[in-house]
Amino acid sequence: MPDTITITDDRTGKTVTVPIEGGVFPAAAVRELDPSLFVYDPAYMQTASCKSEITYLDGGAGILRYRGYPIEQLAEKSTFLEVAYLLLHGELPTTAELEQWRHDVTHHTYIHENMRKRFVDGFHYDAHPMGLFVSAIAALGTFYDGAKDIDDEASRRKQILRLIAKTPTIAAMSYRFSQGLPFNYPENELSYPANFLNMMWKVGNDYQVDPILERAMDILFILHADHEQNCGTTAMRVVGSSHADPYSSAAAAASALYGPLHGGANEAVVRMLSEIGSVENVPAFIDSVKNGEGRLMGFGHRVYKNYDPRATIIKKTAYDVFEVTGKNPLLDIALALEEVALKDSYFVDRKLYPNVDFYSGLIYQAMGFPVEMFTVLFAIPRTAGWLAHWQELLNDKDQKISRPRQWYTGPDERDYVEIGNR
Ligand SMILES: CC(=O)SCCNC(=O)CCNC(=O)[C@H](O)C(C)(C)COP(=O)(O)OP(=O)(O)OC[C@H]1O[C@@H](n2cnc3c(N)ncnc32)[C@H](O)[C@@H]1OP(=O)(O)O
Ligand SMILES: O=C([O-])CC(=O)C(=O)O
Repeated sequence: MPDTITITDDRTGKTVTVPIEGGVFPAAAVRELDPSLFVYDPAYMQTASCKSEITYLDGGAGILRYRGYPIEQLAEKSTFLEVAYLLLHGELPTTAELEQWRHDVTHHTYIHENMRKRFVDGFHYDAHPMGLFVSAIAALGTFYDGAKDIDDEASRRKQILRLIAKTPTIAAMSYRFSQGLPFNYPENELSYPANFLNMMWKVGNDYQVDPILERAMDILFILHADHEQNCGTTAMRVVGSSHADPYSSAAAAASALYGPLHGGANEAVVRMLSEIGSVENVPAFIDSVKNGEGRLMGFGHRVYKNYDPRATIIKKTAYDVFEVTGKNPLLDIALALEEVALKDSYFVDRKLYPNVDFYSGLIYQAMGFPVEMFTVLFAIPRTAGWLAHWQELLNDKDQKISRPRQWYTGPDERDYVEIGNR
């Protein structure tokens, strides 16, 4: 039995009793009190915008689960493609289902030659890879007739496969373009992460993906695959709710991810660590943050008021990667920042802990990725999460077009003033 809460309108004395289920009550109940009332909740701090069965988050306890499976177990035992299947289908695949899924995804890894020759080559030589990625995802939709057939189950599945398969190709292409290097075509006998690394780095025929780096990439992909109603996924759902095609919706989600307060923070962290320069400068930097001169990037989270469980796994993975690549010299600065911040009342009182972006950039940098690629590396796996939410949204018969109201605070009606009288 759900709990209930009773709300009284002091102006009229009218009361409504509202059911609370899972800590949530339907705001629509407020309509019963007075249909002209709205909830004011900027940035949706107290608003559940949808029901979802995909990802569970307990920010206080630092718990993250995909479809009920703890992120720690998935990161240890699973692969990204298996996790993508889980997010989209609700259950882990059998061996045969996984083999079919892998086959179907790899079948779609190539992109149309015009995307490369005409579209990507048209960008300015120093275009940010994330800007290129966002644009390429949107453009991709124009290559497929069925992109707009969102009510057709088979077409929907095809667009999902295409997007999951092609994002690594587009990501690697955006990097190769930025470096003026020839594009490496997908090699479909490789695993999903190895294929991506191969497209990124292959020069000549001797290149072999290091298995430790391949596994690290796969773990990072698993950890970034979904995170319930974050800013990017919310953008996906808002745009998807207008029944736009999944490419346009994913481009909107990727644009949201690009921001430095969201997925762009991994890039900002490494820039910040480089600017701090040495462990001796850490206390002065922390003081500047406390004085409001900037944020400690990679710290803090809207939902986690505890250590982000993904940051714990990433920190461990960093040491495996450094065994192969050598230690990233910025690691000592990051560790010192964490140590100082976790003892400082400014950060403790505000419950600011390292988030997923704090250590990931150190791994990416050690693997040779330029900072501009970091958010693209986040977007590749997050595409699976965006699509799982898009699919859930379309299957939810209660979901209407997203259309919040506002609290108007502008001027009352007034008469137009002729230009000469202003
Ligand atoms: C994949 C991801 O998106 S994970 C998040 C990646 N983003 C970052 O790492 C950027 C740095 N962090 C932040 O900017 C924030 O913590 C966010 C955007 C992640 C969450 O923001 P919100 O939930 O809106 O928290 P809000 O901005 O209100 O901060 C609450 C308080 O903590 C402070 N605060 C929050 N994050 C930080 C930080 N990183 N450094 C310093 N102070 C911070 C704020 O100044 C505020 O202090 P006040 O109460 O004295 O005004
Ligand atoms: O959940 C959020 O607000 C941001 C985040 O950590 C993510 O998108 O992975």
